[in-house]
Amino acid sequence: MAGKTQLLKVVILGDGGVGKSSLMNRFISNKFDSQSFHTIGVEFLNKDIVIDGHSYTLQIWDTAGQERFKSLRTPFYRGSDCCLLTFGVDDVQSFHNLNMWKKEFLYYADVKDGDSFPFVVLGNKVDVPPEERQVTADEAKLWCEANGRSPYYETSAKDAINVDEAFTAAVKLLLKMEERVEMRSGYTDTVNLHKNRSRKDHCQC
Ligand SMILES: Nc1nc2c(ncn2[C@@H]2O[C@H](COP(=O)(O)OP(=O)(O)OP(=O)(O)O)[C@@H](O)[C@H]2O)c(=O)[nH]1
Repeated sequence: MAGKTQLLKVVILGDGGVGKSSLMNRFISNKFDSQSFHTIGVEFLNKDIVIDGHSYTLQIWDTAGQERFKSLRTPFYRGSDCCLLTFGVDDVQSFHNLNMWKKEFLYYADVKDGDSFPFVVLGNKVDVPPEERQVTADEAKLWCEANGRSPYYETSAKDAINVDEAFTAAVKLLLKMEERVEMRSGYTDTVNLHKNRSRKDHCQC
């Protein structure tokens, strides 16, 4: 009999046009569409992965980055297990807006302690020519260091660079944080880091 599969909710946030839908599509179906349309509201897709011998179904929520869709996306933040904060390395404004995205997520997801929530930061579109790049890897790493020491990944949905790695890192970070909570609390069962998050198991028997 196969083991249990854990369902994990992963939300992708960032300015409109940074490549959130493209990253999700690259991760789920290994495809890239250069004519990708803006997302309206939210969309989600599932992908099964195995990490360290354990099975997970990632329910990936792709949100609309444009400001006018704020009221459509924020109701879907609650219950998230981890969050990918995304900017375009060719768009410095999208980098500056990471603070806003993190704040918006913490507020609407009702997460009290931002430092104990698994955020991974993605600088997407690293395939662009050097002269189009507006944010360096060092600048991004500094931001991450100052903001909860989030892991940083330079990705390209177009050229399939670091996409699987970034999604996997988010799950690994979640598992690591949960392990720390378990060790501190002495629990032997899996405990949820956040009270608002309910862990759903489903059996692949
Ligand atoms: N060069 C390059 N272009 C990309 C990459 N990822 C996405 N794009 C392009 O950037 C544009 C926007 O991509 P989307 O994936 O729709 O961006 P989004 O963040 O989902 O946008 P919203 O839905 O408006 O929030 C599209 O033209 C994509 O083809 C990448 O890694 N490299």
